[in-house]
Amino acid sequence: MNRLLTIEDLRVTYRSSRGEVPAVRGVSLALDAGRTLGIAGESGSGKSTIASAVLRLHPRSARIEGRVEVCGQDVNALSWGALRRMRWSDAAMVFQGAMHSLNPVLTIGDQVAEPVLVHRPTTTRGAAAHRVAELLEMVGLAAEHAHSYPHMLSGGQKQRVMIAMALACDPRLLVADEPTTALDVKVQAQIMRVLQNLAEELGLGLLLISHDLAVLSSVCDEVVVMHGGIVIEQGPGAELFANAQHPYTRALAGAFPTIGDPDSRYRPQGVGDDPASFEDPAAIREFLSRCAHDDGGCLVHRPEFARFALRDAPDCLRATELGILPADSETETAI
Ligand SMILES: Nc1ncnc2c1ncn2[C@@H]1O[C@H](COP(=O)(O)OP(=O)(O)OP(=O)(O)O)[C@@H](O)[C@H]1O
Repeated sequence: MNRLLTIEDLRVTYRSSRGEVPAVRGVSLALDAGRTLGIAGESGSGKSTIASAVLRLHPRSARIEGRVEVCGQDVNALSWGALRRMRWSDAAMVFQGAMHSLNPVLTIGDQVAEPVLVHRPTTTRGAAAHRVAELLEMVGLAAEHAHSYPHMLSGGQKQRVMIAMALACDPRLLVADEPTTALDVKVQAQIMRVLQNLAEELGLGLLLISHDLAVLSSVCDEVVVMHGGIVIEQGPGAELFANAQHPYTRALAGAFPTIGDPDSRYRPQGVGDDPASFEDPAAIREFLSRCAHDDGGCLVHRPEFARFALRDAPDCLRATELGILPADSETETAI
């Protein structure tokens, strides 16, 4: 096993006019070469904050605690020079909505060549052009697109360009934050397939972030589900979706229609009210204010939110009834 990313007890707190915002509250993850790890969760659950912490891209207002290691390097202890080398060469990122950040007056070829020329200054113009053609082909675009301008490409093609750019300096770890936002469903599937194939062919470690649990589960070896800055459930992609334990994971799985699967166990439904307020830590810990299965008992029982995720003894009053625990289980509740 070749460990590319280790995150240990990561805590990220933003100082803001609202006071302290505990965006990530003790998350531990690991990712090996050739593996795909998905982070699912709705808006505000802390997904992008984790991505920023991996490449140390967080704003000054963020306080970071815990350890982030990329290719054996403690990211928060790196000098600026070492950090600059680590970015692009060890780990690269495809940002949320990044396709809109292509420069409209430069050709695709010039833009894809830029990281190569900046990070490998001895590269000749000819070698850079050769590398651009290679990268475009890797993401399924014709090499001729090097001469195109961004407005000549579709949204999906532009996102492929962003992926090509991220791969320019042969990173071993690729972080993709909502890489399919604003693309139609068919193109989303194509982009996910491109990322999955690249991870396999190049032996990359792929950290994929999305609010769409169904898509992540179909692409990723392992998926973690986040809510309010903590991981509430984790498991192999396909299994997690088909056999979600936590009421929140189930709600998230059911938040999207399952196209082409009339027998899906999940019927489209909302997750519930707004995400738990960060100003009220108790509301984050306890999912009960949003849980569709709460029949009032939880108000008395006051379950620990994180304990829902325990597969052998979830802290859910209706675990047996909802099929989270087998009917013959002796453990009706965790208390
Ligand atoms: N620079 C910042 N200053 C203050 N609070 C922030 C900052 N960036 C993010 N937050 C807060 O941290 C929490 C987690 O945000 P984050 O962007 O990591 O969530 P997310 O799951 O990636 O959401 P999205 O899918 O909308 O990007 C949110 O409450 C957000 O408002």
